[in-house]
Amino acid sequence: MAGGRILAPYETLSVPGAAGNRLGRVHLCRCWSRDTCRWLVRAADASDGWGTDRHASVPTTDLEALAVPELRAWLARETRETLFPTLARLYGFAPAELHYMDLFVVRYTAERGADAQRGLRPHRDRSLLSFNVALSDPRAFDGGGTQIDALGGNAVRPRAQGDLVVHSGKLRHSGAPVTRGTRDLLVGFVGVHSPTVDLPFLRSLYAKLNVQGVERDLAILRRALRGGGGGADPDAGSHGRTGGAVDDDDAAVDGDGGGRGGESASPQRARVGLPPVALAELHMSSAE
Ligand SMILES: O=C(O)CCC(=O)C(=O)O
Ligand SMILES: [Fe+2]
Repeated sequence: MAGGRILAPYETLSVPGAAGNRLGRVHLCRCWSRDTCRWLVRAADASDGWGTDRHASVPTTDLEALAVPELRAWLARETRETLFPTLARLYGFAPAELHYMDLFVVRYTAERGADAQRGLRPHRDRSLLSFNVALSDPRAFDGGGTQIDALGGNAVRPRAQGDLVVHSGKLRHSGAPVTRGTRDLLVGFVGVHSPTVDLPFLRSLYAKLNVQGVERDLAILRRALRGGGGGADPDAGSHGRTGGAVDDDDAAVDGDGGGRGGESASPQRARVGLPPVALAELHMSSAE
């Protein structure tokens, strides 16, 4: 399909110690207009699909984005033409090697309420790559941002509404608490099926457990890429293929619900199904 656009980052942060490993880079890009974000939030607000039970181990107040009829075709096209080509370029994969493990709208708010959530505790996502698009104007809230342990310091906060933040989901991170207002995000968990990725390792418990420590992050990033500078890590090697977790195959996109890959070694499966049609669409490459 014609008309694809690959976004160029306006800022790139590198995890100290990740050396040449591209998974250690966190990128911020301009992505969508303010009007587009407002439209997305309006459509999400009008949906009755909001819940708190889609991610068992690290729950968020969220909504499965592809289940909203008005959003589905548009998101599929943006994914095919912009998001996947951009992620693929930034991390050295082909767009066709990427697939969604989940795509959802999250709402953090400083207000009190039954389902209100101010932030998200530290975790690793199930996905090798994760992104979020800021659907709220940064002036509409205080606090917030994506706090990545290995970067230290402040949370990553994009400049403007509609900006995209991309990082490896295997870097332990949290959603910094919102102290005023509301912060809406579109979050994507993106799996990668590539000969250059060590999927059995990524499915192992070693790569999934919510253990704190930048060394663990670095070891996971090294082992995640075949020949990516990690082959000689004895610690990762001793754990790498033992967890098995064969039943947690991220290839089965319609069956990998449950947590973000936190402490739960047996996420509740098949609760977050993406419709097969959408998957077929999203697997399509832009025929470069
Ligand atoms: O709040 C953020 O910026 C991060 C969200 C996140 O990590 C997640 O939804 O898994
Ligand atoms: Fe996350």
